[in-house]
Amino acid sequence: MLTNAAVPFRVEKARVDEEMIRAALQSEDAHPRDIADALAESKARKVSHRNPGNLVLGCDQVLEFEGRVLAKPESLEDAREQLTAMRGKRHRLLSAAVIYEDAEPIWRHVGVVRMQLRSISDDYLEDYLARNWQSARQSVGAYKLEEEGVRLFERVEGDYFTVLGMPLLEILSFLTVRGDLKS
Ligand SMILES: Nc1nc2c(ncn2[C@@H]2O[C@H](COP(=O)(O)OP(=O)(O)OP(=O)(O)O)[C@@H](O)[C@H]2O)c(=O)[nH]1
Repeated sequence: MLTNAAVPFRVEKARVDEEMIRAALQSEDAHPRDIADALAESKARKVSHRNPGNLVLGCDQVLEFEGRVLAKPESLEDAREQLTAMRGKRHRLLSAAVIYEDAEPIWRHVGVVRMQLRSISDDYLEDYLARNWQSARQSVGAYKLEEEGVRLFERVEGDYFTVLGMPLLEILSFLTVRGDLKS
């Protein structure tokens, strides 16, 4: 997404224990928004300590369905189960972004999108997974909106980029206002 926007960046793995952070927050009944924000912040903070003088962007996305935060389906069977449970209903994608500079948080945003799944048939679901599992397995909802996953939806209320994984427009606005990006 940043490459397509001609924004120069390099990727550095944060290597934080996301499962531990997520489990700890879920045990305290944290709100999905706070879970996404905490995960994004943990990555940005860790990488920022190693990169003084740089802006560090940490991101994370969670899927909320009927009050639960779902993790990425591990197998095609998990994806079938998850999409079967969610069809005909609404779920939310929450994409958090946190920017650090010199080990201090200087900006944060959580984008929220409401997704209304069609009541897809078992037949179509099987066809969809057979065609798309290898790609869709990278996504928390087992779909990619920019691919065939769009056919699963009746309505998408919110920002396209937030579905893809980060609140890109808000990130670009912040960097532009600060003068890091020309406009
Ligand atoms: N391309 C695309 N990616 C999507 C879509 N929906 C969700 N995702 C991706 O699904 C991922 C959310 O799953 P996560 O469990 O956070 O996995 P991850 O981001 O691969 O890795 P970590 O967050 O570092 O664990 C995000 O990276 C999103 O970019 C979509 O419609 N299109």
